[in-house]
Amino acid sequence: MKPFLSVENLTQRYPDGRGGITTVFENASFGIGRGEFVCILGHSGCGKSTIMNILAGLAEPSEGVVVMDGAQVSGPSLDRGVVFQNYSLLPWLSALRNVTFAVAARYPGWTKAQVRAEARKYLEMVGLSEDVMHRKPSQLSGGMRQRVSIARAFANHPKLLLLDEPFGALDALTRGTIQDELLKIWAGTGQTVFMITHDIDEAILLADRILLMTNGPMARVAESVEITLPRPRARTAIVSHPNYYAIRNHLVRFLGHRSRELAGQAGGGAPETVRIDLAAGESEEPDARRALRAIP
Ligand SMILES: Nc1ncnc2c1ncn2[C@@H]1O[C@H](COP(=O)(O)OP(=O)(O)OP(=O)(O)O)[C@@H](O)[C@H]1O
Repeated sequence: MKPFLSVENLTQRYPDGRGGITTVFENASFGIGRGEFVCILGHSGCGKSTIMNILAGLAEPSEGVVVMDGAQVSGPSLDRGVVFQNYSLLPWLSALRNVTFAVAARYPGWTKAQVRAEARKYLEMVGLSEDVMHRKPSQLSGGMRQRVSIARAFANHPKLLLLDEPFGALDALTRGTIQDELLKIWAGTGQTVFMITHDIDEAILLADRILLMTNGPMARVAESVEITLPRPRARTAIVSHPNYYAIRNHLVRFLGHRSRELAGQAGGGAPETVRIDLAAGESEEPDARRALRAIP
């Protein structure tokens, strides 16, 4: 049976500006289960945003297809909500109106009162108080604006939420607070999330699985690393779990060396699944990476 989201042999080529063609990535194939939280990590330029734009229906791949819930993705849809790093709020509307605008578009049959109640519910979930809801984006801090973007995306109840480095511009403290809120909302709604991040610790805290991309050009999704840490996760507690540093070291090693070593090597099909579970008695020695790989 196909997973909720199925990415099949995605290839993207662009003109290289010198009369030739560059293949950004080739034969990227992976699946995401319903309700799963998946992060993607890879060096700058490997094609993460391009993959996200294709999933959102904002870009067309050169080859390959994306199938969500049994239907091929072609063009944007309210079933796929996107949160970008730069908030993308409507500057002339208040925080509340930014969310009600989206909810009203999603549920045209709802009364004004229903729409406002739904919008308020999600703004409260991300920790925004009544007085803040009536301010325009220019009167909000970066962290508040990003909370509004996240509230707007969740309030629309998309089947798939796509997050492109949503916390990249935030200070560490605000980032931590909003990560916690994101986890709470996700746990409450059961929505499927696909997120780009450059932050390994953020990915480990949030994800069920992390997809690792090799360097571009000719990048590919090489590994799917299971995050074998119990939920709910608290950032202060997970670091003392026996799996935490084993997983973290694996990710660091991949991004440090293997993403470069594997660059440009052909290899289609699904990424290799990596499961690191020292708590279940698997050993990290002698060759850490191979010894930890339990599932082919
Ligand atoms: N419309 C386009 N025309 C030509 N090349 C493009 C186009 N869009 C993206 N690229 C190229 O494709 C490659 C992948 O870009 P993409 O933004 O997807 O990478 P990324 O992994 O998200 O990078 P970053 O982590 O820096 O955001 C880059 O080399 C980029 O220059």
